[in-house]
Amino acid sequence: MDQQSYEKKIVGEKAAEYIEDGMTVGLGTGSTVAFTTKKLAERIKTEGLSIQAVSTSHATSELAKSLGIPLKDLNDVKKIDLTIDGCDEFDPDLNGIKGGGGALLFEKIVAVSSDKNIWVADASKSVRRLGAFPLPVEVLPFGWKHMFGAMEDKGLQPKLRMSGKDPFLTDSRNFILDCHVKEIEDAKSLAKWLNALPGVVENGLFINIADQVLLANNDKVDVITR
Ligand SMILES: O=C[C@H](O)[C@H](O)[C@H](O)COP(=O)(O)O
Repeated sequence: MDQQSYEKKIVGEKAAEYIEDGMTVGLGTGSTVAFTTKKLAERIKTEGLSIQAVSTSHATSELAKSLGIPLKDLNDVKKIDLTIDGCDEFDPDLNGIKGGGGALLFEKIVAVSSDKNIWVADASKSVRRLGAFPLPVEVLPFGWKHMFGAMEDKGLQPKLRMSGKDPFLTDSRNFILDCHVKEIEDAKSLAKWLNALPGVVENGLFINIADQVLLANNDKVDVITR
């Protein structure tokens, strides 16, 4: 296992310790939180932990189901006690970019419905300023070239995400425009500007959402709290 995969494993597994009996848990998407999901399944089996989970993507639902984790529809739970998710970048204020795997829309809906959000991050995710990781923006396929044009005019250097020869499709069958901004100066106003464009469904800037980040630091896990 390479260093980055090892870091994903230790932070992912550590996060499963934060889940308590009786909780409704939001399960994020990606390779890091997959370790949390697997560890959670192990805890359910060995400790008899009783929880219910809400998933943020088709991929996570499939993984959770295969491991026997009880899943609920978001509409059937009043609130989520704790959501654990990965991130693509986070800054010193614990704001971040998400959506590298295309799951940003459901992830954001689940995150804002949660009492607490913990992100699990390998060392590469910690940045001084957001933007080196291309910012994913989920858009409707209808008229996407016009949204693309508006983003281009704003200097965001969008690129249509592809999956082979076809546009990548999100779980909601939308497209993703990845914006190569490099350094985002004002994340809050950029997020606002993007979401005000008709046809933009959601952007991957997660501002004031994470309460804690579990960050891999060699063999240790640092806990950073907002
Ligand atoms: O859409 C994907 C999510 O936002 C992921 O949580 C994010 O891309 C991090 O993924 P990973 O844990 O695989 O690095």
